[in-house]
Amino acid sequence: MAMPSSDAPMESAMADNHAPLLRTPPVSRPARPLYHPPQRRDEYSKPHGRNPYPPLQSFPTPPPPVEYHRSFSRLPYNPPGYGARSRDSGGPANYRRRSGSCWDTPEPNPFQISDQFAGLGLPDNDASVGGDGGAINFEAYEDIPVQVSGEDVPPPAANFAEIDLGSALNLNIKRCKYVKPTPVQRYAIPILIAGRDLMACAQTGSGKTAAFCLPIICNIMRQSPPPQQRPKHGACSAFPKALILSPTRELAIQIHEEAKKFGYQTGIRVVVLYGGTPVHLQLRELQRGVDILVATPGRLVDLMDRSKVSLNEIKYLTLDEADRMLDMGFEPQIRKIVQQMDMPPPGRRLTMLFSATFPEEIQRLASDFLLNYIFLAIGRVGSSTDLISQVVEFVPDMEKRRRLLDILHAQGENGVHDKKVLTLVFVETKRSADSLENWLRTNGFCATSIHGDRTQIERERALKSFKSGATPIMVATDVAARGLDVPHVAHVINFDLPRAIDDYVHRIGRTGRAGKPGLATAFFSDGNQSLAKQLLECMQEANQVVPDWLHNFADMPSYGGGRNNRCNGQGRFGGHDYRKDLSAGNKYNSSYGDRCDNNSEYQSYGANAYGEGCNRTSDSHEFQSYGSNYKGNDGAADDSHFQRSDTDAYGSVSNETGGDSTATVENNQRRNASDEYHDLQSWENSNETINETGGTFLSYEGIVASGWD
Ligand SMILES: Nc1ncnc2c1ncn2[C@@H]1O[C@H](COP(=O)(O)OP(=O)(O)OP(=O)(O)O)[C@@H](O)[C@H]1O
Repeated sequence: MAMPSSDAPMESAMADNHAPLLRTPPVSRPARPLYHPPQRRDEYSKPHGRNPYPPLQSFPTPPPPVEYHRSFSRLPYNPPGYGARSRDSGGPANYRRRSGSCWDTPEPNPFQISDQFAGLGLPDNDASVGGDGGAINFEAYEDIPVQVSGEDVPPPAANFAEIDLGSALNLNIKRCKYVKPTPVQRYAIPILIAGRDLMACAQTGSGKTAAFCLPIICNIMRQSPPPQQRPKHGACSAFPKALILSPTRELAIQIHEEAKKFGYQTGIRVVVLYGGTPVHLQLRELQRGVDILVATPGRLVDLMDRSKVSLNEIKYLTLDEADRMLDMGFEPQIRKIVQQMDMPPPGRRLTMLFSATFPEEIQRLASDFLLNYIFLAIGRVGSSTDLISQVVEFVPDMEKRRRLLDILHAQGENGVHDKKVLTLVFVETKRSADSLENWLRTNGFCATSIHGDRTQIERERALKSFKSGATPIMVATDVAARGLDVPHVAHVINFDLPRAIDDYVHRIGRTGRAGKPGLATAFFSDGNQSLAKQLLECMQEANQVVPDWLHNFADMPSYGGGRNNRCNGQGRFGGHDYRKDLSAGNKYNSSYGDRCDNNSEYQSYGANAYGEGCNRTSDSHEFQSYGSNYKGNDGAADDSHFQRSDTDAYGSVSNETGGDSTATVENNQRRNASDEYHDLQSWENSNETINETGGTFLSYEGIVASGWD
């Protein structure tokens, strides 16, 4: 007879001790949540019909309603529209589901403004110095000319209610304190909601971001149920519905912030990708699901090459600052993203291009991406807004610093209208930016700088410090010229003028935003003669006082044109619909305009802006002659003229994760030339600049530092 082992009683005793535990069904780890595209989320939300939970009195005390967990246990976040419904019925709309059964942190409220203007003493509603206060001076837009062309153009909306964006979006619009749509929003949103491709040109600071974000979010929320079978995606982990491309990291961050506001509590997830930051953090965000992807081209191409992002499900494509995105250097990257990967072709996606400037040549390139599009021009295209007082002073290069000090001292203590102001100073090179920042600090001014040689953390810190008013002077290269919306910038100083007038328009557009007044001062020196005519026209168009000496410069024989001379005979800076020239019958004319008959308005553009002797032929000739036979007065090679002013920004197509580097050589050639040509500070700076690139192509690190990835 087998004796029980001596261990047996012990086992039995242990079993007894743990009996209650063993009888409890094992708690299985919740399944990892799957990401479902927005159009499928209805399948998960429908059975519930409504949110069964009572209103929450206060956040953040998340109730743990078991049913709610189960309902959405397969979703990484609330489905689009769910947030709105749950709020309507009082549910926990600002909580998102993450994996398993845990409550995610509440969806951060993007309306909580972190940057306080503590140091400025500016009342929020002080329009006189550029305070936003949420109120926009719409009178400033009343007489604005509008040009719309294309077939069957949907009519503009008078107000947001007319557009019917849905309750969630309307609430967010209210939270943004937008009372009325701006002109570009009135026209663009109905066009995009109607599913038409759009090329839109509207003045700086006129609300283009909302003009593309709102319809994208609205359309995603309205999307009809998908086909039964999802396509096979291989190893890709993210399948955004919408892609918004931006030329700079800071602009991408800003668009991301704005899109999050518009999409708050709609369940739409917005993710941003840009270079200069660890890629794994961005990958983690992607894995949590993405509906709208905001990206700079370099980082996006890198992640696409690594199969981390698929564009297969893109339904909405936006190029913000589209002329820049399709400009020299960027075009190959954009073509790769839009045409050579897995993005659906035009017709199966909605494409929208936005900028304040749209040269005709760029329009031609852009039309490859569009199908039967509508062209929209708000304001005198490519011109600055009349809200910006433009002052141009003749200041020899060696005098610039002294003059800058005079201006800063004058506005220093009392600011403008007895208020301190934010001042943005543009220079041409990164070295100049560093050097001027240091010099300002030495002279007792609180200044920071932003340019492509600073690390991304430094750049973001500088911008934040500037926005908050802690550092009220920021010296910048053209990396800050486009798109950045800092409401309290009251003064833009072009310490170095750019070589292209459209860059000037974008730079001064950092002030005078959203209907508020602003001041732009430019230091004009002998080296800027080639810009004189365009600058004069730009100022005249905006009803500015033009000094006599600028007329004299403008009348001087030209250096042979260049990319700053974009007169095309059909409207300044190529901002008219170039298809009109191709169509003798004017079939693209639409029949309405805002306070203007479309045709007559269009004609009046000609009266105001067509340069004498400047016709389409000469324009295309000019365009082709960029970089040809030009010698600046410093003897720089003709490439220097070809080069854009934002030298720190070119060569941006690669990034630290080993992304694509197409076009860098070409860009670097331009960059070197530009650095050499465009050092306006002093011998000291000139030497620094030349040393910077050593007369050879940029290093990989230089490209990484560029900031255009
Ligand atoms: N309907 C509106 N009512 C009030 N403010 C608005 C409205 N639309 C936009 N704004 C505000 O106007 C400012 C400028 O908007 P935004 O940055 O979109 O301009 P933009 O046209 O893209 O400028 P840029 O050409 O410089 O990129 C922002 O602060 C934005 O919040």
